[in-house]
Amino acid sequence: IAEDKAGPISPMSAMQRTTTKPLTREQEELINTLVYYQEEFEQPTEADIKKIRFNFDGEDTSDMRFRHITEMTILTVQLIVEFSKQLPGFATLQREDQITLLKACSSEVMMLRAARRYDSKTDCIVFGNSFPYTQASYALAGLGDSAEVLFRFCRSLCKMKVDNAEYALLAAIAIFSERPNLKELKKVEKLQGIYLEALKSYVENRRLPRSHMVFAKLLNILTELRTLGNINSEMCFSLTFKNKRLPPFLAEIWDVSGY
Ligand SMILES: Cc1nc(-c2ccccc2Cl)n(NC(=O)c2ccc3c(c2C)OCCO3)c1C(C)C
Repeated sequence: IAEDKAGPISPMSAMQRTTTKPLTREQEELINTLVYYQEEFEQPTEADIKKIRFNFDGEDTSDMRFRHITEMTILTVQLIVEFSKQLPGFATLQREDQITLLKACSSEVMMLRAARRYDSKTDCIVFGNSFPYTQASYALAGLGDSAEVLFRFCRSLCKMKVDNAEYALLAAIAIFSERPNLKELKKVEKLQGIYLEALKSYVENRRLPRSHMVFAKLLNILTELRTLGNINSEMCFSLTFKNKRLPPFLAEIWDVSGY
């Protein structure tokens, strides 16, 4: 049967016709700024790492491992705070809300950073080019079962080939998230929306041929981060019973009472 010129409008052809909106100039600049500061505050300085460099060649106790992790985490959380302060929009928030956001997001962004530092060849997390952490060495520090969850998270992000821009945008979206007791919730949500839009445009313009549901999978990471952050809080709380004390800086930022 001779089809008319236009031919049938099949759903597929309609789908293919949806053009991808290019990144706007503002979105490109926003992403470049985030990637710049992500690099800027990626690693602690050599001097800082030297201060906590432990020679485990002596006896390698669980407490020494635990202390190394806490020291490295303090340095990394401080870098997360510096990164957050440079995020466009962060300075427009009241000081009180800035603190609320930093306290709540720090453990979540820590997990993202661990995933970024994960090396699939050696199955290790290498924070600050210092001690590579295997699941086993995490267990040695007394973080056993949560280490399994962390390494599973790292491997899944590694498989998704999350790139620098996506890491930086995910961190910004996690930072500008709705949290309890925010004074200017609407303002934070509006900022988050800008970063979400930028991530959506970036993902749609990045992978050709478009791999399936990438934006949805990246949003799913944000949900996972909430869960991981909550397990971290539970872990902090349980440490008090295992007479493993958190340094005051972490006890304060993660609201572990009785520090
Ligand atoms: C000092 C310190 N530093 C960390 C940490 C270390 C590496 C990445 C992220 C975090 Cl938050 N943690 N948290 C974990 O190591 C931790 C806690 C719970 C988790 C988890 C990690 C990495 O991983 C996912 C499941 O739940 C701690 C304390 C609280 C021990």
